[in-house]
Amino acid sequence: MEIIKELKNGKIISKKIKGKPGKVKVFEEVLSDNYILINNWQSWGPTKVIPKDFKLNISKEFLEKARFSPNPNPELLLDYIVSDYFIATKDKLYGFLSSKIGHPYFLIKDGKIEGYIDYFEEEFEDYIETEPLAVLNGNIDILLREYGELLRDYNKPQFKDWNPVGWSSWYYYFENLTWDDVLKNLKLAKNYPFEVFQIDDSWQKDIGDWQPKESFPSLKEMAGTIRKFGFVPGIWLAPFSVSETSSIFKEHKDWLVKDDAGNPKVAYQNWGKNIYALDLSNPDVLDFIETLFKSLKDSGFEYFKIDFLFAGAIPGKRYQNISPIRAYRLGMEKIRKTVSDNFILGCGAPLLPSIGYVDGMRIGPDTAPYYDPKIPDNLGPNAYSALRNTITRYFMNKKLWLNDPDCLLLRKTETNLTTNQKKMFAITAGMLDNMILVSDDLELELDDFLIPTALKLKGGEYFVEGIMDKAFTIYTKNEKVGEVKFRICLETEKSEYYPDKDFLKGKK
Ligand SMILES: OC[C@@]12C[C@@H]1[C@H](O)[C@H](O)[C@@H](O)[C@H]2O
Repeated sequence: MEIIKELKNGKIISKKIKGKPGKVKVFEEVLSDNYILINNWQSWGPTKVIPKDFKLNISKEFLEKARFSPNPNPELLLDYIVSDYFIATKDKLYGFLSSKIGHPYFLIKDGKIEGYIDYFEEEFEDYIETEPLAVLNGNIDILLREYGELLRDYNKPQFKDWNPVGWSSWYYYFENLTWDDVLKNLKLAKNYPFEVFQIDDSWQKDIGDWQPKESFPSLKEMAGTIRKFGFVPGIWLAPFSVSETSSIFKEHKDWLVKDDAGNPKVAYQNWGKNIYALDLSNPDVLDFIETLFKSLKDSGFEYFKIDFLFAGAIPGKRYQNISPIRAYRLGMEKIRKTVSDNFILGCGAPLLPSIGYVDGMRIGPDTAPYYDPKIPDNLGPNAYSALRNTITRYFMNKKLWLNDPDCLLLRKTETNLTTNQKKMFAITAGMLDNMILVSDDLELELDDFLIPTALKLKGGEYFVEGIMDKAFTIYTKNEKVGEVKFRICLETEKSEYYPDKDFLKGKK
């Protein structure tokens, strides 16, 4: 039985289901255009325009390492164009409004757009309503903003209005960060308008063993030192991930998501290891998560970058027979409740299932000290694809969470980024009122004039025109700079930034 709610320019459809639905087909329509805007389920995946006959070129070898990072059903990527949560053409947008139990996605098949919701192995004794699907008609630039408003109004997320500015270690030091590097950058960070100082991946004993390695001081001393320098102490961890060499893996295989044979299931490969996933439907695991975040909070940390979150949502056998999405949300709810008054930045996160549990969200792949439009979109690092997602997912900002476009890399050495590429990134992130984090050795010479440039552009209204075109036009209006327009072509790296007195003219 279909439930339909009429909108002025479309409708919202859902239906009642029960039993063991598995993958439910909920929508089908002939694809009426040659170009589509597709979206990936998680932070690092692309939101981008492709021709309808685009070949994703996903190889079995890539999936062997990435596993569930690109999709909870990665095998689909070998045969279809897949778009998670929403898909669009220049005058239509099809967007699911939630992913609370099922995983909603679209396939392009035989010239049609087909909408599905995967409920995996979960069984429903009583009728449930399916994740609602909005079908909207109009100009895609306006429709994206409208879709963001529908997502906000349906999910009603609460998140902090603190829009952080700060420093993060990863994109210069990577896993080689030492405590001396931390102390050196803390002293230098006082010359910048940073509020948060975040230690990234490097400090921990192992993935799953969240105590400091020998060369780092205690958590209490780490956080206390950062606080002593006047910054909000931030820390990175991958709370749902367990490496094959960790003590958790040795002592608590019962805490892990299993395959059909009852063995721990590899969620992805990274750090040169197999990484497994915590079963968040298991009450003992939720107790572990609570204890972990309570100890980090009690040590003095107040900003948590929680990463590789997709691991918590991989399909597999769990303690309770619930969908991986429902299990994931149990884990996110636990973290949110444990550190409710602190800032949570989601990363490597399934987007719709995370709504309401994070304050900030990484909305693109890792940036990098290179910018290359020709590198294939395989969720890997690239300043080009990080900037592209910053624009194509702009509509989520301050509706679902604060968009984190990833860090500004401003060093003049040890980088292939040109000043123009850094400028495009900084101006775009500022105009779209995104989080602004810098990741450099602050002892190096930086194009740091771009920090005040980005901060001056923050805080206003904004709009992006030309989402389906080769060049984007970003409009911003705030008290500091008035009305400005930034026309940017990512492929040619041509951009024009000028005052524009027609700001919002003719815009809804
Ligand atoms: O491991 C730290 C690291 C690489 C992994 C992830 O790609 C995340 O998006 C980055 O910002 C880093 O935190």
